[in-house]
Amino acid sequence: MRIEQIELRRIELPFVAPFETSGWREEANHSVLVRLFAQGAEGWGEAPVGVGPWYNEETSATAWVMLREILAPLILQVDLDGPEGVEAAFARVRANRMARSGIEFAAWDLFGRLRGQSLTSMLGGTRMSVDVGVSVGVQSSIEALLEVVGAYVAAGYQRVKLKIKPGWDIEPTRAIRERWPDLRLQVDANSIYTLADAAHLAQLDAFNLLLIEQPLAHDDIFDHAKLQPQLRTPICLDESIVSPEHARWALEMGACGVINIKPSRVGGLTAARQIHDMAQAAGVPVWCGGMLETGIGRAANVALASLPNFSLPGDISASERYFKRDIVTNPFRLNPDSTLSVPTGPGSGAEVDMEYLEHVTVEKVIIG
Ligand SMILES: CSCC[C@@H](NC(=O)CCC(=O)O)C(=O)O
Ligand SMILES: [Mg+2]
Repeated sequence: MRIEQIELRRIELPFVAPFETSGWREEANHSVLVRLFAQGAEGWGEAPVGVGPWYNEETSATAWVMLREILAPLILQVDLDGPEGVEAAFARVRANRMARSGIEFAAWDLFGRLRGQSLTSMLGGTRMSVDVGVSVGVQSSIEALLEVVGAYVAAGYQRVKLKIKPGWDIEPTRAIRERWPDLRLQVDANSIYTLADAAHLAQLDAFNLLLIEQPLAHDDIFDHAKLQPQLRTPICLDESIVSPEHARWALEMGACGVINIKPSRVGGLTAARQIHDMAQAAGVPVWCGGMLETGIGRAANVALASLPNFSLPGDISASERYFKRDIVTNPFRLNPDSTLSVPTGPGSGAEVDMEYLEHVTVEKVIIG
């Protein structure tokens, strides 16, 4: 099947509150959205890039150019038998995986809608609902942190992730653990530490954490393998795992005990499923990370998280955690058991709110 036309949109959708990591701050969703048209149907995908190259090398500007100049023209030339064909079509494209994933997600959605098949069933999902948690940014004080976490726990979240950095790590984590002794708790450093901090990080072992996410460099696996034996708590890799090959290296080197799979980080759902399968074969649990996506990217994450080895709660919070109003007419809501329900309609199940999307679109182009 040939894609007949492609619509790209850059959006600006403000968050209900700024989101601060160990190294930068996000105020709004700056994703590039992809809409594919074929045989009277359409599929939507989200490249969840930020405004700066702080999480990975991509930005909304790089993804916009890459999609408009290279990826969209390329995929219009390809005969697709199914969504897995997109990964193969982009095999010679280096990096730029979030941009690539925008088209790849849209192809999965498009084929699902054409076939009348849900994304979860196309991927091999086995769950009707997926365990989720909430990621909490760096706060101005421990009192503020207790208030923010208290509100999320009251809202029903049963797993909390804290962003940490030097000077905001041991004490905030201790405060949350002491206030909620049984809460499922984990931390994410976004690559701010070095091997020299091993003894400092080992203090986190006292707090019965599920995992310590990406303590070392964003493109490192080797030093994480040297750090893991110095910690009792499992290391979880996020930024370091950009492909199935990286996952194999990490698993063979014992660099992590858990993997955070973000389909956008690895170029799409095809690679994400491969990593899921490799980790499952190695007896390593995975969970679905988040990039502050709109309901379009969120639907892809929820479908992926329905696969059997996603055994830890994901960073796939309800839409209202991020946006006052989402760009879909069916935003995800948190179930009382800290889960999101997996859409069962054709494709991703996301229904785009075109009127509001128009309102938050800062740039649009049609290709083909
Ligand atoms: C801009 S922060 C995005 C990357 C970060 N994501 C989260 O912390 C989860 C954000 C979300 O709830 O989508 C991570 O490193 O895991
Ligand atoms: Mg992370």
